[in-house]
Amino acid sequence: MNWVEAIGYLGTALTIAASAMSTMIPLRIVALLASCAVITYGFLIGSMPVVLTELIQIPFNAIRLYQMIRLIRDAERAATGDLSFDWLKPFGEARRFTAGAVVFRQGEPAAEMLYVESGLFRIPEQDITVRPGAIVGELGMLSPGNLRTGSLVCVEAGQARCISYLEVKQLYYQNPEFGFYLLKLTSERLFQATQHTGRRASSVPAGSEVM
Ligand SMILES: Nc1ncnc2c1ncn2[C@@H]1O[C@@H]2COP(=O)(O)O[C@H]2[C@H]1O
Repeated sequence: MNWVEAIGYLGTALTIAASAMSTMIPLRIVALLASCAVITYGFLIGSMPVVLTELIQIPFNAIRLYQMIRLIRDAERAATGDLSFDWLKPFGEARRFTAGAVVFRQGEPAAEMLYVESGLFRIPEQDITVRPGAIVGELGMLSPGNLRTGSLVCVEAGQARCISYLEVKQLYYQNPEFGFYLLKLTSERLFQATQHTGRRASSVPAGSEVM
């Protein structure tokens, strides 16, 4: 085997390794290295179809790699900061709601979470006002039977970005770091809910039944 063939085999090995990987960032990096090796091989053997195929793939892999790195960086910032979910903006679809609209009801099947971009919403059961920048509807992804743990009502007309649980799960599985931070943020929300229930129970006079 001469050194030109060695470069070709290196490209093959890296391409196979990238196909076998499941985590997005190492996959994209190895795919980029594979493209470099195969392009070099293509030039050395004078095969333009080989060079072109890899040249076209490089921008796709580079853009996806950049998106994933940015997502994780922003997710880390969100988890250590003020529960801001701004980094979810590129995902899902924007939907407008008018004042008085019931977005979803407690006990309904849940399939998406919402990132509030404008307007004002309320969760009547928790007596919580949901403002722009907040995320709501993520607990339905984890609740038994995927049912809503509360209702969401639009108080002032606004817009929310609706992100399907399928999309959230894809991000979760593709990025262990993203999954960890989603878990952390959801836990914080659940702890808040537990504290709220605790406060309500302690404010009920002894002998009363807590619903
Ligand atoms: N303590 C809380 N603080 C903020 N939001 C909450 C709280 N409890 C429930 N929610 C939200 O209310 C939503 C009702 O629908 P989900 O169960 O899908 O997801 C729930 C949470 O997003």
